[in-house]
Amino acid sequence: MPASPSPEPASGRLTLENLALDHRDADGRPFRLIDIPLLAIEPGSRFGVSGPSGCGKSSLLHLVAGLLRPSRGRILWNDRAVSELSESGRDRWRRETIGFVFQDFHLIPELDIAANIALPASFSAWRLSGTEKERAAALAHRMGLPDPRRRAALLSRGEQQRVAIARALFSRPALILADEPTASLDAAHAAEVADLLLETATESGATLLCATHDPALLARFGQRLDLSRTAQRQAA
Ligand SMILES: Nc1ncnc2c1ncn2[C@@H]1O[C@H](COP(=O)(O)OP(=O)(O)OP(=O)(O)O)[C@@H](O)[C@H]1O
Repeated sequence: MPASPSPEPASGRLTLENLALDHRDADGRPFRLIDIPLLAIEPGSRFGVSGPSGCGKSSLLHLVAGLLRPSRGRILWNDRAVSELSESGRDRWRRETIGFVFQDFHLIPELDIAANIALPASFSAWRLSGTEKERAAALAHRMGLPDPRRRAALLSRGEQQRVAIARALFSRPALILADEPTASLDAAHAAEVADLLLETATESGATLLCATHDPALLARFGQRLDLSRTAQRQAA
């Protein structure tokens, strides 16, 4: 039997401890992009990550998801140092814990809206259950996508963005990481999508970490991290 998405996420405290990320510039000189001495994000918090283009917002979300490894420091989920897990351990933790809204959506163009939304479930089961299909259709509907049979390849950027958000919410993750989730939306859709992200996070007790340039979206977060005040291209 395919597993249904669990109703309650395993909530957790996210701690960034002495976290740094270094890169090299085109001349091969190292520079420090991210430098966060300590940031503790309590379970169920909603955190907005801001700062100018190129300041490291996406990189921070990728670090938290374990898609990048820190140059220094640790990322803890409760007391577990997830940044120190093996690649397969991080993959498993990410699958079980995180819903990621990627900036460039990462949809599968050949699949329809419902199949893209339910993609997290198809990693653990050959076939989707009736409940999973209904949940995918319901999320599509809430996102203003009334026909879940349309192929992703045929969708506008704004529609693709809404599918990407629905997919991140599908498994009721304990930690939602959203990278510019309203960037391709008009003001009305952006406000609706922000409502849905925040409501869903509240309903399920999930922690939400959201990188955005959008002042209207940023204003909705009680807690904020301005990355322009962290490392910003110091020599590493
Ligand atoms: N592997 C890498 N090597 C060198 N530089 C990199 C590497 N990966 C990212 N960068 C640089 O790090 C900076 C931060 O990128 P990032 O995408 O995290 O910024 P951002 O704040 O999300 O930007 P935007 O708001 O435009 O999406 C960019 O200047 C990028 O070119």
